[in-house]
Amino acid sequence: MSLHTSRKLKIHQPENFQYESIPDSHVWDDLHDHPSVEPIGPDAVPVIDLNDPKLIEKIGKACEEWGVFIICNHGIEPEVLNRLCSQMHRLFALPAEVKLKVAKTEGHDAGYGGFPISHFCPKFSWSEGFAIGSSSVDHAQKLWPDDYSTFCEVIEEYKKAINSLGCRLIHAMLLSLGLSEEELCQIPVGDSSKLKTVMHLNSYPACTNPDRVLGLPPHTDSGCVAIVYHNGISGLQVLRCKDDIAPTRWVTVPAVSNTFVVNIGDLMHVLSNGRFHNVLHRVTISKTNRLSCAYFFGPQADIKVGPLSKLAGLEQSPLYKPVTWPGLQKMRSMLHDKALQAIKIDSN
Ligand SMILES: O=C(O)CCC(=O)C(=O)O
Ligand SMILES: [Fe+2]
Repeated sequence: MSLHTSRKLKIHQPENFQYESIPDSHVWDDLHDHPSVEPIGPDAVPVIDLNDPKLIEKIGKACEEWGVFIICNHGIEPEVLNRLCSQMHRLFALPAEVKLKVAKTEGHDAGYGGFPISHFCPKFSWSEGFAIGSSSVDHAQKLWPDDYSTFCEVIEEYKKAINSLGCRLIHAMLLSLGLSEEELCQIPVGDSSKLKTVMHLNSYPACTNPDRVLGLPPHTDSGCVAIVYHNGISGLQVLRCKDDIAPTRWVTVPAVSNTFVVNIGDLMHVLSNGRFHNVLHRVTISKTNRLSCAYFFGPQADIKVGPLSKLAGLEQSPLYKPVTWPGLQKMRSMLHDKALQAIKIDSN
């Protein structure tokens, strides 16, 4: 078996995860630290119809209580999603040595590789990733020298659709925090021309023993909002902390086809002065291949995000110091899940 290993990027590419038995390097011992539960009753993940007349109110409630929700009636044509899905298949089906031609390099976020903060993890994830920044052309040319344009066109088509959906959602979130239409255009996150986006394509290969491996380790997203598209296979789970209903548990996000999952990230938690929940999530593996595309929205690199002055006014003091997106990412790469604590304003 040929084994391509890059310790730094934490990728193993042995014949595309075709192991006879799972190597110890991929076995996670603490997967069942909390029970996994189905999304029913009080654990039903909110589903929000974008045509709902009470949209703003419902989005605000879901961001506060869950930090994750599913959206339907989003207006993106199924053909756009099918085209994206077939390009993801095409990409991850390439031989390992071809994919490694576009492996992420030191200091660059774009390219083929493991999960960004995987160096904190004791084990390898059962997944492969490909991150796309402002353009996919250079990498696509290396992957498919004779036909790279289809991939780039499909990515651009998807970006256009998802960018406008993301801006709509961010506006609704800001309105739910009490900003007026005029006020929201004046803050960087409310102004679409000041947003930066990053696209992560993820492949979670099927596994004969899925209960022992993990697709992505528990994490929060660093930006403001992530919109996740998947190929209809479940796997994403969110942590619900102990409450009146049950002890701490991993709730499986239902994979409803033709919907997106929206996650609240760290910077939205900061901006909302702690009101919106930056949801801790992970991805489990099943006996079916899963593909997902996580599209992250955050402020442009030089813009600092701090608690909105309208929220952190006289009644409530600001909980966090302002931080840029790259600044927070750097702190996460050193402090992992303690990064937000490092920018917390000491109330004493
Ligand atoms: O695959 C998914 O459902 C989620 C992916 C994710 O959490 C991420 O890329 O940060
Ligand atoms: Fe994530």
